[in-house]
Amino acid sequence: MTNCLEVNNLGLSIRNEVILNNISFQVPSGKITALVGHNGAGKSTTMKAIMGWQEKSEGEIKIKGISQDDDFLQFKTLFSYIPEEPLLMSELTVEQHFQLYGSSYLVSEQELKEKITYYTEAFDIRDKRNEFPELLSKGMRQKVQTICALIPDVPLLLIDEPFMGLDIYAAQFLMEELAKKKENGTSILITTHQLEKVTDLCDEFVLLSNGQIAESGQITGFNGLKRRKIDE
Ligand SMILES: Nc1ncnc2c1ncn2[C@@H]1O[C@H](COP(=O)(O)OP(=O)(O)OP(=O)(O)O)[C@@H](O)[C@H]1O
Repeated sequence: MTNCLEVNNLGLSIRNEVILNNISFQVPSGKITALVGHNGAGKSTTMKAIMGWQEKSEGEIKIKGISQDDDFLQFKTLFSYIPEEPLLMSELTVEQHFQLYGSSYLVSEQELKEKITYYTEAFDIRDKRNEFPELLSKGMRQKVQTICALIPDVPLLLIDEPFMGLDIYAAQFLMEELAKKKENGTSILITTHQLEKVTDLCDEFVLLSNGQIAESGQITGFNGLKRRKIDE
């Protein structure tokens, strides 16, 4: 089985403090991996290091064999990201956000049009396409951000807390959509505190503790998070 994402010996320090140490894991093509751990374990920092938002100190990160260090411009076209909190631009309308993502990922005009119609109907925000983000509720902004990441057919989807702020219908639709993407060969890395919601969807898990991998394997073998001991 080929790997879509390969993280090898990732280390990351911020102001001389070690945040991530010797992290190695893979996400095979067409599989979903859950990145789990207590608050502060290093999940979001791992995501940021993969995307190149936070500079790593050590190690190598590859998507589809392309190293982040060798060809960052090409590397960036291979993933899209759904952040935990929406990061929309106040000067762009909802529609302009979709257009921006479509052109950044070279989605054809026809395909973009179809996807915008499909996703805005599914997420029930069709009437918000010409609004600016500040006039939307937080959940609506999260829907817009989610649609932006779903528009391109990239090999790797990175998702920080997928259901945060979404109502049950939107969360259910997203779950089905992720299952479809996986079926079509997309690999997905999800960080979540609500593992019970995604257990059926995920294939593997990586458990982080204090910036290191404590355990990893098939999701069926995951025993849940234990309460953190005071001296850990
Ligand atoms: N910019 C930063 N400067 C200094 N320390 C940071 C910075 N970003 C994160 N950290 C530290 O790195 C560690 C890991 O943080 P991270 O946000 O990756 O955890 P997490 O597993 O995503 O947590 P949560 O479940 O709460 O979102 C924490 O100790 C945090 O304080």
